[in-house]
Amino acid sequence: MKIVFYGAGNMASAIFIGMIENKVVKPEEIYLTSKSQKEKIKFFQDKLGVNISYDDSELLKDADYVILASKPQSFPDVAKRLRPYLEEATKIISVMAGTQIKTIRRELKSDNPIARLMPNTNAMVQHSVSGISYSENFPDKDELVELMESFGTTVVVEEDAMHNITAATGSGSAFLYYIYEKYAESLMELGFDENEAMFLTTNLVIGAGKMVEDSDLSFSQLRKNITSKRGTTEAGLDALDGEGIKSILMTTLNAAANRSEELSQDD
Ligand SMILES: NC(=O)C1=CN([C@@H]2O[C@H](COP(=O)(O)OP(=O)(O)OC[C@H]3O[C@@H](n4cnc5c(N)ncnc54)[C@H](OP(=O)(O)O)[C@@H]3O)[C@@H](O)[C@H]2O)C=CC1
Ligand SMILES: O=C(O)[C@@H]1CCC=N1
Repeated sequence: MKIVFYGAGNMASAIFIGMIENKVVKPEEIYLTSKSQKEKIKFFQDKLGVNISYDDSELLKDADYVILASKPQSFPDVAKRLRPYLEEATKIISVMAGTQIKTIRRELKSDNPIARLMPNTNAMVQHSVSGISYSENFPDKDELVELMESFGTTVVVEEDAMHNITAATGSGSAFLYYIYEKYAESLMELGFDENEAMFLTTNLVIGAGKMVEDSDLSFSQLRKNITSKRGTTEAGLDALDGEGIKSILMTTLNAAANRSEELSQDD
């Protein structure tokens, strides 16, 4: 197997580290290239034993998969690198938000099989939830799913649903981290110092995550188990509802999904 990553940033590294940790792919089967940050990919070569190169003909020779992992705005440059050497059987996997299969086809000027993947950086701990959609000519879907499930779970969706998946899970972890950040800041306003606020918030998040993982109870039941009639939790939850927590989250998700749609507009 030869898997070539065009882009070795936050998302790509979460994926190849996840794949290697899970031993589905050997480090020597992975090839990395980037735009300019040579020391960064050299670091991955030294640490993980993956290959690095800036020679597109060497990178693309006999490649089974090319993972497009640059920002969408850099894709025209990446496509320029790929066009001269892309082989017919190489499968293209794009993690770029918004960029449509037809746009990838147009830029690559080829009919290679294409899948869009919308993972998240939880791939690094094998817990990405990744949406996948395929071009009509994509072969060996089972092989791809097996590869992608080496760093989490997958859900196959129509391409149109990618905007919502991008908001829900691609960006979703960032929304949760932001809530944790604000929680810790609020604890500091209550009077805890920074270390205490971080310690309390971190352990709260880890404990709640483990409860979600280990218990069969719904989110709602877990919450109810903490909420005494006319107690402190009820008072806090009433305040959250009073501030419109649901509508804040809907606005957040709609903004992210709309931005994905904007990114998908052909120019
Ligand atoms: N971060 C996330 O949580 C998620 C990101 N995504 C998608 O993943 C993609 C990458 O995001 P992220 O990893 O955060 O971005 P980063 O900025 O961390 O990484 C982008 C990478 O692309 C490389 N690159 C830029 N231009 C070229 C080029 N011409 N040839 C080869 N490589 C190039 C950069 O190289 P250099 O460093 O040398 O400039 C860098 O390694 C985006 O399209 C995003 O939509 C999807 C889901 C989640
Ligand atoms: O912010 C972004 O555009 C990318 C896509 C999903 C997560 N990060």
